[in-house]
Amino acid sequence: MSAPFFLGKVIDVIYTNPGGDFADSLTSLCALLSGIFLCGAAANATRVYLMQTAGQRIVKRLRATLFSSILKQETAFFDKTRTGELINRLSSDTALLGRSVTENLSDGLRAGAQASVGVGMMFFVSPNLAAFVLSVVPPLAVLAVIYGRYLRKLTKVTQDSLAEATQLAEERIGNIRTVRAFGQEMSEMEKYTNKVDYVLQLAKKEALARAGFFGATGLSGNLIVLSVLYKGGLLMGSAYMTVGELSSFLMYAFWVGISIGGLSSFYSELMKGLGAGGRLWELIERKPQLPFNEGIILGKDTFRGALEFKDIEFAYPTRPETSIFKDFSLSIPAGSVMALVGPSGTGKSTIVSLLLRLYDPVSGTITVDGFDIRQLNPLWFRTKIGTVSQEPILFSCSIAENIAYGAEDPSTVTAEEIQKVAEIANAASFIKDFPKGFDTVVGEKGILLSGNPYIVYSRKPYNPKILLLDEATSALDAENEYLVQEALDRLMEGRTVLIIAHRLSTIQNADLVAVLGQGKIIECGKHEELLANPHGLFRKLMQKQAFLQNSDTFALDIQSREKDVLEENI
Ligand SMILES: Nc1ncnc2c1ncn2[C@@H]1O[C@H](COP(=O)(O)OP(=O)(O)OP(=O)(O)O)[C@@H](O)[C@H]1O
Repeated sequence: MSAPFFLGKVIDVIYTNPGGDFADSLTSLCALLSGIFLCGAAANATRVYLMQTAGQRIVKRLRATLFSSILKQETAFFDKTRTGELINRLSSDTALLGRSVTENLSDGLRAGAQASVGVGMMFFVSPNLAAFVLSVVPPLAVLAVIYGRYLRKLTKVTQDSLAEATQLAEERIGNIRTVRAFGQEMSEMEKYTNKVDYVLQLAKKEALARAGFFGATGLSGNLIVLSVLYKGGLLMGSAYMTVGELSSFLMYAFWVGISIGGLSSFYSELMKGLGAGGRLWELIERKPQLPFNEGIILGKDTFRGALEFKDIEFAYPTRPETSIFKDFSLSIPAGSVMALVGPSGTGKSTIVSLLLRLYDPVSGTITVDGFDIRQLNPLWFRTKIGTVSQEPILFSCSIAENIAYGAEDPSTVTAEEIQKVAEIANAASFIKDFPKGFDTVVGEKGILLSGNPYIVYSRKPYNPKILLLDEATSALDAENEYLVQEALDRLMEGRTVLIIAHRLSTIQNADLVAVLGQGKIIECGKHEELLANPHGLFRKLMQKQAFLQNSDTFALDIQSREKDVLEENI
C-alpha cells in the first residue's frame, strides 16, 4: 500500500528539481521501492500457496466427513435420496465451499484491506479530493449487495438443476441394460439434453447478471478516474496539490476501485459457498434414524444364533400404506437350517433386510438368543451374519479383495485365508483358471463375475454364526448344481441358516420349511409333513414349481393321483 505514495514522491523529486540534481534521492527512493515490491511479491506468493493448500485440505476433510456421514445413514435414507444428488454434494459442493472459505476469503480480506488503507491514504494525500470521490461509492455498494443476493438465488437453482441432470445420467448409465432393452436411448438422450439445456439457460441468466454488473462497475471506475483528473487538475492549478500527490492519489483511487470490484465478487462467491455449505452441513449433521455403531455386543458364549420374529408388522418407509407383514412370527432354533418359500413379492427378501436391521419393524420384536436386535450393536451384529443376496454385486477390484470384503477387517486378511475360503466355496480351482488368478480384476459393477455362485459364497464373514442366503433363481447345470450344493452344505454346517429357497434339493435338505404368504407364516414344519398336507400352500407351490421346472425327481414325490388333479388345475 506504500508503493503509490513513494511513486508520487519519485515524480515530485523529478519535477521539483528541473536542473537534474536529483540522482541521489532518486536512487535511494527507487531502492526502497524495489525492497517494498520484493516483500510484496514474496507475501503474495506465500498467501496464494498457503490458501490453495489449505483449501485443498479443507475439501479433503469435508469429503471424508461427508462420505462417512452418508455411509452411516439408515437404509431408508438411501431409498428416499437420489445417488446423483449425494455424488454432487460430495464432488462439486465440497469444492465450492473449500474455495470459498480459503482463496476467496483471502482475496476478499486482501481487497478489504486494500480498500480501507487506500481510502485512508486518499484522505492523507488530499482530503478535499477524497471527499469528492467517495461520494460515488455508497451507491456502488448498494448495487453490489442487491446483485449478491440475486446471484445467490440463481446459483442455488443452477446447482439443483445440475444435480438433477447428473442424477439422470447416473441412473441411466448405471442401468444401461434396461435402457437398451427398451430401446430408449434416443429418448434418454433427449431428456438429458433438455436438463442440461435448462442448466445452460440459467447459466446464461447468471452471465447476463454478471455482465451488467461488471459493465456498470467498470464504467463507474473509469468515471471516478476521470473526475479525479478533472478535480485534481483544478486543485493543482490553485497550487493545493503537487503533480506527485495527484499521481499517488490517482493510483490509490485506482486500487480502491479494483478492490471494491474484488470485494463484490468476493461477496457473491461467499454467498455461493454459503449456499453449498448449508446443504453440506445439513447432510453432515444429519443423525441417522437407526444407530450405526452403538449397542450391546454379545460375548462368544451368549451368542448362539437362535432367531425369533414375534408379531412383526412392517411397511417400507417409502410406502407406509403398503403393509408387507402383519402378525409375522417365526422361530429359528440355533444351528438349524430354515428354508423360506413363498410366492414372489410376499416379502422373503424383506425378512433378510429386517434381520440385518436395514429397517426396523413398525411393531413387534426380532430377538437373537433372547436379545432384541434393537439393543444390539448393528455394526457388530452384521459382521456376524453371512449374507448372500440374489443379485450380489462384486466391486471392481481383484477377486481376492472381493472375497476379503466379508471379513471384519479386510486389510488384515492373508492370501492363505482367502485361498481357504475360496476352497470351501468350491471357487479356488475356477479362480485359478484365470491368467491372474486371485488378482484378476472384476469388471465394473461385477458384470463379468457377479452371477458366479462360487465367488459369491466365498464372500462371507469368516465363521459367521448366522447365514442369510437368497438362492439364485436361475437354473444351474447338473455339475454346477452339485458343486454349489456341496459348497452350501459345508457353509451351513453348525450355523443358524435362513435360506430363501428356490431349489428343491435345498428345501428337502433343510431342517424346517416355512411358507410365507399374505404377510405372515402360513405353514411351518418339516418338508415331508408339509407335503403331506393335501390342502397346504406348500404342497401347491411345490407342485406348481415341479411342473414349471419339469423336475422328474420331484414329480416322483407326488402320487400320481395328485398329479392328475394338479394337471387339471394348471
Ligand atoms: N426398498 C423398498 N422400498 C419399498 N418397497 C419395497 C422395497 N423393497 C421391496 N419392496 C416391496 O416389498 C414387497 C416385498 O418384496 P421382497 O423383495 O421382500 O419380496 P420377495 O418375496 O423376496 O420377492 P422375490 O421372490 O421376487 O424376490 C414387494 O412388493 C416389493 O415391491
